Amino acid sequence: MESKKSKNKVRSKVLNRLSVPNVIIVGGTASGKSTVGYQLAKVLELGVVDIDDEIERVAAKPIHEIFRDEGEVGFRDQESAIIKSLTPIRNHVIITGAGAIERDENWETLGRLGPIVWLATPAAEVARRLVMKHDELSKRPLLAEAVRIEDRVEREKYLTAKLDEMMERRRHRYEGAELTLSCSYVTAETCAQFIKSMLLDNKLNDDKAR
Ligand SMILES: Nc1ncnc2c1ncn2[C@@H]1O[C@H](COP(=O)(O)OP(=O)(O)OP(=O)(O)O)[C@@H](O)[C@H]1O
Ligand SMILES: O=C(O)C1=C[C@@H](O)[C@@H](O)[C@H](O)C1
Ligand SMILES: [Mg+2]
Repeated sequence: MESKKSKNKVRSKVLNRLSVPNVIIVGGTASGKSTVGYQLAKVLELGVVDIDDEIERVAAKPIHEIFRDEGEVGFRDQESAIIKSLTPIRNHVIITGAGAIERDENWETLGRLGPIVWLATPAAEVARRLVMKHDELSKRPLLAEAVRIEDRVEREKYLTAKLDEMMERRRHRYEGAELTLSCSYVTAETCAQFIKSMLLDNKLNDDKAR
């Protein structure tokens, strides 16, 4: 087991390598950003901000109710306001919602906060993970339609196609991340360890345009 002292050494080695001491997690809907982001914060001993959670906290209601009451534009406005408010933040893993990168202003703000890591989990893997999780589907307004499909195989097919379609709209943005990794068939803990190693091994792609 890693001692506290060696953990701190790893942490400061990572943070010294980053011009701004945060790590930003982006990626498609339900790709595991929150789960992996919390694990990453643990291994790097950083704080965590999950932007979706912040939106819910400030609005005092869940995301699906914000979509229902204020539409997607209302949700996106709240998302942009939260991202803007993060400007002074340091020493955090910042977990985004999948669509947070769609607005230029958000992408630019996030890019100034630290290196962006794209969790590029394949749509088929996400669909496999979610297909029987009704609660996970219902709380994501852009996937909630899937619960109406009773046949498991058909539902999984629908989810894969829907996730692929959303990815095609957003891919150009995710491709601007400094670090990309795909974590299929591994635990979130292992995935977080991969990210830590990639940060330590200087696997950041500095040529990416923001
Ligand atoms: N490595 C993994 N292996 C298996 N299941 C996982 C893994 N990572 C995440 N999951 C599961 O996938 C589902 C979605 O994960 P999570 O909420 O972290 O995704 P997200 O990218 O934050 O979603 P959103 O786009 O809605 O913010 C959860 O049920 C979670 O338990
Ligand atoms: O794919 C999306 O646009 C979304 C993903 C979630 O993280 C939430 O931000 C919300 O459900 C919208
Ligand atoms: Mg999330």
